[in-house]
Amino acid sequence: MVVGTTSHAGKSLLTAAICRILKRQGYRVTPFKGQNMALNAYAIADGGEIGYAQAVQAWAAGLEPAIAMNPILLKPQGDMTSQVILEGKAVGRTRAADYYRDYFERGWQAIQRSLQQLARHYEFVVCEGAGSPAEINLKHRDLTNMRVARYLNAPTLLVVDIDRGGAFAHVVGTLALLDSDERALIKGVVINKFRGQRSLLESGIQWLENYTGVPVVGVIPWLDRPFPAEDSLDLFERRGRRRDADLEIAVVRLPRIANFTDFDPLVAEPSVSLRYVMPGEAIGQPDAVVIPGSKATRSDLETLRERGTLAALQSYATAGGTVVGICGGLQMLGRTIADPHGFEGDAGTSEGLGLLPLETAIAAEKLTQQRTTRSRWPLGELPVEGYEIHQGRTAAIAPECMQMFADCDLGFVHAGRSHWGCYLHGVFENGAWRRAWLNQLRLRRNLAPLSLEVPHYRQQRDASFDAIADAIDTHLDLTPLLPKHAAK
Ligand SMILES: NC(=O)CC[C@H](N)C(=O)O
Repeated sequence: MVVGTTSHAGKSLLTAAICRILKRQGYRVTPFKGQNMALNAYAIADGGEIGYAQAVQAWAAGLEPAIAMNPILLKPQGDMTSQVILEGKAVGRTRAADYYRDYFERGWQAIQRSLQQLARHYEFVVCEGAGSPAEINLKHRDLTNMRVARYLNAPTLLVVDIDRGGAFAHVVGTLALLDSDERALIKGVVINKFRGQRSLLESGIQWLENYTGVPVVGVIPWLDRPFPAEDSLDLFERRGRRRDADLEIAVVRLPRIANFTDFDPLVAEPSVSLRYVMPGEAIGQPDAVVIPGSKATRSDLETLRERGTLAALQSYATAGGTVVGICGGLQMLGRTIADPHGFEGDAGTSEGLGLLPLETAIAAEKLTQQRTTRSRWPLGELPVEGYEIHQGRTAAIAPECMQMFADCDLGFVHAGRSHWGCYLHGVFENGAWRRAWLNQLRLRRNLAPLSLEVPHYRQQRDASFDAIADAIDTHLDLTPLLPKHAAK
């Protein structure tokens, strides 16, 4: 089990790295997180959704993501409510105040079921906690941290982010607030995001080990490599812009942005500089603006309207700019979004940007599925895969709207203009297709086209797991956690 003194201590990354390290040692290993709160989600092969961070960890473990790896996902929708995804399916909306009453027991049952299922197939289950295990006011309703560690009698790592300062106090304080049987499960402390001089840390480590009796099993240096983040707080931590890039792509930072991991393959393109634009912030003159997915499309659309971003996008498009939408962003590009029953927020209809002649209606049933298709645009017959997570159903209402893919209604492009939008999350992962679109933007700037001979982004991601595991392995001693026979 990996718990952290705070959110963003680096639990997700460490869990993924441990999965890859154990996999490389030849073990059958799976990730697990009982309950995740995030708007980044992944639709698994059999349908149904889990947190994206667990999908990433599954890939690190060399596995296909599965529901049992994250049986509860809470997706905050704004207005103090979250959509509850239980064992892959959206089962309702809840307020924080009612969650404990309505879902705690069901959730705990699902967690136990999932753990039993995973234990049958894997030698190691690497569990990730959530937030801090020492939130004393919330502990009785905490489904994710020490309740799981206790249930499994799991040796546990406590991770602390030293970059923010106060690391020693965080570790000592967290241990002090755990019950004694919980404390006994903490077998090691990992100091993460260390940028300083190691020799200056030594006396602190000595003190901490003497004072707490828990060994410091790792000091992980600050890693610059981008890694799919769990929630949108990480967006603010991403590194600065590439000054020497050929193309600039702006992404609208929606209040309820969903699946910003969609943009990782663009960030990984050396010739692209990607930046986020806050609602109300000037758009500038990028080569394209992308409106990402949204957990609350109409409410985010209204925020963009109020802050002047819709008007700014209209002017940008009128001046010849390219506006792109993914999922919720696609819905916003259309003329109207109707939610007469209030499935996603207040009942009503909103007027969209009108850059594509589309109408969207929000349905009761949520679609969560993977798709494989072929492109019709910007080049024909390129392989395209991705996944859908949405309740909206979108239809073209004018002939100038063309289908982007062989599978109809997955994506639309304006004939004669450059705007497009699609329901496929992960669309930029398709190497040749991504390059074909970037080449269109390059053509407008008289830049030479890029080669289409690039692999699917999953290969880059896989290489980054190895690099991360290499970087962490040398700084982490898992021996105190592993059963004696397993220490290699
Ligand atoms: N992933 C998304 O962007 C979802 C869009 C919208 N909230 C829907 O459910 O249809």
